[in-house]
Amino acid sequence: MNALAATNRNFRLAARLLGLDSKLEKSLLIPFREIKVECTIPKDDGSLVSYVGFRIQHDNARGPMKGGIRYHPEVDPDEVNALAQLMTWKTAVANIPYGGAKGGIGCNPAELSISELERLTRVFTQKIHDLIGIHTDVPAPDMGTNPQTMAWILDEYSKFHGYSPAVVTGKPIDLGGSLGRDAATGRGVLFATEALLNDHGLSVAGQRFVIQGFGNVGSWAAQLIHEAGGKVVAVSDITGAIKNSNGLDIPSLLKHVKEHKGVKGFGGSNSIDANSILTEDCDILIPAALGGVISKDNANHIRAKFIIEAANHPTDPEADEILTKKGVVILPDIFANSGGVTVSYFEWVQNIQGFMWDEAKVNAELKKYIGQGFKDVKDMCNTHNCDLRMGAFTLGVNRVARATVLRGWEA
Ligand SMILES: NC(=O)C1=CN([C@@H]2O[C@H](COP(=O)(O)OP(=O)(O)OC[C@H]3O[C@@H](n4cnc5c(N)ncnc54)[C@H](OP(=O)(O)O)[C@@H]3O)[C@@H](O)[C@H]2O)C=CC1
Ligand SMILES: O=C(O)CCC(=O)C(=O)O
Repeated sequence: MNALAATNRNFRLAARLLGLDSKLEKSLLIPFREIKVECTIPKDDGSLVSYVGFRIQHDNARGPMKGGIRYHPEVDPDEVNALAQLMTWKTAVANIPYGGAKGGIGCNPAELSISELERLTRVFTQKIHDLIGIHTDVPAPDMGTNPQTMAWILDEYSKFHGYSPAVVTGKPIDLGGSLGRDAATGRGVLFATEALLNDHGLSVAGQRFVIQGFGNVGSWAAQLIHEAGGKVVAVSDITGAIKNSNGLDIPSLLKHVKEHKGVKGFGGSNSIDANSILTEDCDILIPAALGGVISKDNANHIRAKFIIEAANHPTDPEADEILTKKGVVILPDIFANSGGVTVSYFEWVQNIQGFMWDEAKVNAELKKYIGQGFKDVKDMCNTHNCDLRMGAFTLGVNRVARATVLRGWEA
């Protein structure tokens, strides 16, 4: 099932549990605006190359639309649409005053030089600058983009609108970025995992984790889980997968990845088949890379007791059913990875106030938001007698539905 069909299905199930009327259901599903642009840039060798970029703005009933921009060869409009919709429910679950959006450019950033990436980002910004803004739509990093990408967007946007640091989040600290934003999604994953395990009478210490993806989210999650006493037994990235049943030495692995641009070849580990990472023996599985990786083809072979969805939509609905029947507890993406957008909100607030928080305040506030989010999701699970995914969806959809009705937009 493609990402959009899967996301729509989860939304409809939630709308039914909430008893939303069909007109409101339809208006919540349809995106506010879908932008598609052609970005042509000169390559370093002088030849011209074109890439297609998207920004899908899904909903703004609760505030400015918010969501990352992804650079990846598999970016396609349906997936960006699904990711934008997920942002709407995610910001509502986190209870931050935003709607949802997502962007992407179909390119392979690993094959572009820094100057080509800069030109591409600036051309994309030139094409969408009129449609984003501090109080309309605020982009941030996602797969394949980073604080430098946000710095280029900020600079290009500011040429048209005057200096506007709050137009993007996940910026470098020197340009008004927030302390703690870089680690925030991974830290939120840790806090969310702690809340879930605590609810089951368990703690992170001593649990065996497997993590797919070792970029921003996966590497920070690994580091923080390691510091909290968890044992990270296997990780993977595009270069391959590695395992050590006694626990990988994460600080040394981080150094290795910096030097060798990937996890492959890390001493003190065995190389394993990258396709088997999700079915490795562990207590807790954390997908932190692409969507749709847990499907009906591998769900039956998953050995983890808990899945923490650090990636967006890693689990196909068919896999969801298989895993739920097996008793695997899944902490859904729209709650589990909400730490990133929550600290993006803190960054935006700091920019607007012109007052910088220290990192301890950022992390303490994040912990509060994730703790409250878990309680709110559990309350919805109890009210609607549903699993955590539907608990999170009903929570998010209900908050957006209420705002939509209050604004008189439901007709
Ligand atoms: N950044 C954020 O704040 C947030 C991100 N997310 C989600 O988290 C996920 C990861 O994002 P982020 O960490 O930012 O992205 P990054 O680009 O920083 O990292 C992505 C990681 O996934 C790896 N990867 C890519 N393809 C595969 C594959 N087929 N198998 C195994 N690993 C693979 C990459 O490997 P390599 O580096 O070798 O290419 C890299 O390690 C995405 O789903 C994103 O939407 C969710 C909330 C917020
Ligand atoms: O930080 C943000 O604004 C958005 C992060 C994001 O894209 C996501 O949560 O999927």
